[in-house]
Formats: sequence, structure tokens, C-alpha cells
Amino acid sequence: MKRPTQIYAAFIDNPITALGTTTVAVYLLVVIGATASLGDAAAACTTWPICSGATNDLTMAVATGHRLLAFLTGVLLLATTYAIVYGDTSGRVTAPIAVALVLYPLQMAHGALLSITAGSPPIPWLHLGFGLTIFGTLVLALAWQLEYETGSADEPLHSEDMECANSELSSVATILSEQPLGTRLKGRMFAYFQLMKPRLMWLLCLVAVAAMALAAGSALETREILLTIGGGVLAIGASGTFNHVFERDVDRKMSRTNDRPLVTHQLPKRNAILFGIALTVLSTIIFLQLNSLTAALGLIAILFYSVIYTLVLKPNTVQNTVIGGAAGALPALIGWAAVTGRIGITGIALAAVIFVWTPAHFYNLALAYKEDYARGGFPMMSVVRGETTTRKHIVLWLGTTLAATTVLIWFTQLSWLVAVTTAFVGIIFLWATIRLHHEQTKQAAFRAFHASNAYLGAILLAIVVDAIVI
Ligand code: HEM
Ligand SMILES: CC(C)=CCC/C(C)=C/CC/C(C)=C/COP(=O)(O)OP(=O)(O)O
Repeated sequence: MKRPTQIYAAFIDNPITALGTTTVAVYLLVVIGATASLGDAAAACTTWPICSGATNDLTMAVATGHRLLAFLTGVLLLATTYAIVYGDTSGRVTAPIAVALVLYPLQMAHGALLSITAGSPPIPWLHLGFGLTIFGTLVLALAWQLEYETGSADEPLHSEDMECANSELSSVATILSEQPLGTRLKGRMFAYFQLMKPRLMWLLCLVAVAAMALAAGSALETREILLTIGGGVLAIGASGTFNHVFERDVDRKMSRTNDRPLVTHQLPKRNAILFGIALTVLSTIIFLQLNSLTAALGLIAILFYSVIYTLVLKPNTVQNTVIGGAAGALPALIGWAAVTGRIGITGIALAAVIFVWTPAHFYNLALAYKEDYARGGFPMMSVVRGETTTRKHIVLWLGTTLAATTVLIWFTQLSWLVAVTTAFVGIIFLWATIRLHHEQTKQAAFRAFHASNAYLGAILLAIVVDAIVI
């Protein structure tokens, strides 16, 4: 058990702990502030700085809790400033912290205005705006300090530096042809299943279902859910299949992908193309049962992933992950369109969360498979800009994801369930990312990758329950 003086020393001597703790505290404040409950609480408690009224009332407890946390966070910010001024820190960190120090009292003043106007101040969104700006400055300071303490000047890799991964691929096709018919058939069916990239499906389908739940609430029909998931699974399968066809030559060079069905000749290329076309047609027919916009968006998603991402972005630009995130964000628009027949602002807000989450998700794999990607000749962030920069970008995109989720909560009036989930799983994701900076191993990158999936999965589930049940 640490004594309070030890905690104090760890905080003051360790700017990363100080910045990390304050960032988390600000995030908790912002998230609580974004929920509808605080609006009610401000209306219920119109005195400042102390809340007067019935203390056993839940809204009063939220208001009081928010104020106590705001006070504590102010103290943490001052302690962090002290740690930065007197600790071993990157010079760059000073500027964002100075901005946070200026904004914090303004935020408190606006909080007071919120209370005395019973939750209806002149510019209502300013409180969230200031809160997110303070959060942004702390995330930036944390990313820079992590870079300063754990970074190194790593050189970019070039594909010609890497030796070829698969000098000798065992001929899986020959082995298969010697097996009994039943086993061969099973093997072939599994190969088609692999083409569909089944591991991506659960999360992409959950994105669509969350968008549907936001659009329809408790009126969401089972038929709509089944058709959307059915069309979605086939569309993702089609995208994955075309991706396997287009990448079969580079997949051969990478150890992660050199056992794929088209590399090992388990399936002929022609069959895979026909399979992809069949899946595209089937998914379009299913989506058409909902409406034509959903079907059109499904086709756009398949085209975007198979052609724009796979052929244009992935082999040519370091921004492939960022722009490619649009493919994964499209299911949010598909889900919204499936219910409403239109593209709505809430669907776009959910799509934005997925879009900014994608680099925080994938850059972990770009680190873990850096040599492999270099061998394949892909200009991934870790390959062309190095590991230090990639780790920094993970922190920045994670911060952006947490901020975007908060805006979504505020905008859609989601309840405490999503707020508690984003705070809880978001802290785990941030913790995994900070550990990645210190450990710099493959295992740490996979931990952060799984944390990214757990984050999005948990948030989406919470949105579904919140929108349908609460
Ligand atoms: C540019 C965008 C993206 C890239 C480059 C990317 C890349 C990858 C890669 C290479 C894998 C395979 C990991 C492995 O081989 O071990 C993977 C797994 C996965 N991705 Fe992504 N991804 C992207 C976007 C998305 C999106 C938008 C979603 C869903 C919303 C998603 C969900 C998943 C899931 C669920 C897995 C499987 C995780 C597991 O098996 O534990 N990805 N991703
Ligand atoms: C609804 C619908 C049709 C959605 C399709 C969008 C889709 C499949 C998004 C997945 C995101 C993505 C870019 C994964 C990585 O592929 P990668 O090529 O980088 O992975 P690899 O190296 O394993 O091939």
C-alpha cells in the first residue's frame, strides 16, 4: 500500500503520471457534463459554488459530484503544471498546459453561469466546447511527453532491405488434392469462408445495428435488423474476397498473409472473383428489401474498400489508414439508411466516431507487423515514419475518438450507460497505449489493439441498449 507522500512524489516526479491522471479526470468531467443528466442537474441546483437542496435526490448528487470533481481536477491541473515546470519535460508541453490553465477558470465561470441560469446560459454549447479544448490540450501534452520520454530516432524501413518471407511455400494445393473427398470439400468451404474476412464482421455489423438503434429506438424491428446484418455480412464478404484477389501477390510476401487461400492455390482466382460477384449481387438484393439508398451505400462500401482502399490508397500513401477508415465508417450510414431511407446527421456523427477510431485501432497492428508490411512494400505509418511517430499518433487519435464519442453522447442525448462505458473502457484503452509507449513490444501492441476493439465493441453495445431500452 502506497503512503500519500509516495503518491505525491510519484505524481510530481513523473510528468506522464501527472498528465495521464489529469487527462482522465478532465475526460470524466467532460463526459458527465455531456450527459442529459447534467442538464437536469444544472436546472435542479441553481446556487453556486455549493449546491443547496435535497441531498438524497439523484440529480442533486450528479450536480454535487460534478462540482467536486471539477474542484479536484483544478487541483490536479495545478499539480501537473508544477510537475511540468520543475520536472524533466519536453519544452513543447508548456504551451498546451498554458492554454489549459487559462481556459480552466473560464470553464468554471461558465459552469457558474450554467447554474444560476438553471442550465440555459447564453451560449449553451460553450461548456462542452471549452471542456473538450482543455481535454485536447492535455492529450497533446501527454502525447508529446510520452514521445519525449520513450521515443527514439528510428529510421524508416525500405522494402528492399527486407528479405523475402516465403522463400519456400509448401504446396498446400498438392497436399489437399491427396486428401479424401469429404475433407477436401470441407477445406474448400473453409477457404471460401476465409475469403470473406469473417473476423471483421462482428464489429462492423455492430456499427450498423448501433446506427439502427439510434434511428429507431424501441421501434426497431427484427426484420430490419436481420436484413441489415444479412446484407452487411455478404457485403463485407464481397469486399474481403476482392481484397484477397487484388492482394494475392503481396500477400505471398508477408508471413501474416502467406497462408491465404489464393496464395496457397487452395482456390483458383477465377472462382474467387465469381464468388465476390455473387456475394455483391446477393447483398444488393437483400439491401434492396430495405430501400435503394441502403443498397447503393452497400455497393459504395464494397467499391471503396476493394478498389479505392486496396488498389489506390493502401500501396501508395501513408494516409491509407486514415482515409481508408471511411470504408469502416460506412456501415453507420448503412444502418441509419436501413431504418430511415435517408442519410441523417446522427448516422454521420456515429460514422465520425468510427472514422477517428480506425487509426487508433490499426496503428497498433502497423507496429506489430512493421517488418511484414515493409516486406509487402506497403507505406504504413510505422514503416515510413517510424515507431515513435506511430505511437504518438495512436494517442492523438485515441484522444480524438474519446472526444468524438462525447460529442455523440451530447448530440443524441444518450444516457449515463454510454457515458460510464466510454469513461471506463476509454481509460483501459489509454492505459494500454501508455504501456505500449513504455514496453515497445509486439505483445504490448496487440494488447492496445485488443483494447481498441473492446472500446468500440463496448460503446456500440451500450448505444444499442441505451437507445432501445433506456
Ligand atoms: C483502414 C482501416 C483498417 C485497417 C487497415 C484494419 C486492419 C486490420 C487487420 C490487418 C486486421 C487483422 C489482424 C490480424 O491479422 O491479426 C484487423 C482485425 C480486425 N479489425 Fe480492423 N482494420 C481497419 C478498420 C476496421 C474497422 C472500421 C473495424 C470495425 C468497425 C475493424 C474491426 C476489426 C476486427 C473486429 C478485427 C479482428 C480482431 C480479432 O480477431 O481479434 N477494423 N484489422
Ligand atoms: C459494409 C461493408 C461492405 C464494409 C466494407 C468495409 C470493410 C471490409 C472494412 C474493413 C476495414 C479494413 C480497411 C480492414 C483492413 O484491411 P487490410 O486490407 O488492410 O487487411 P489485410 O492486410 O489483412 O488484407
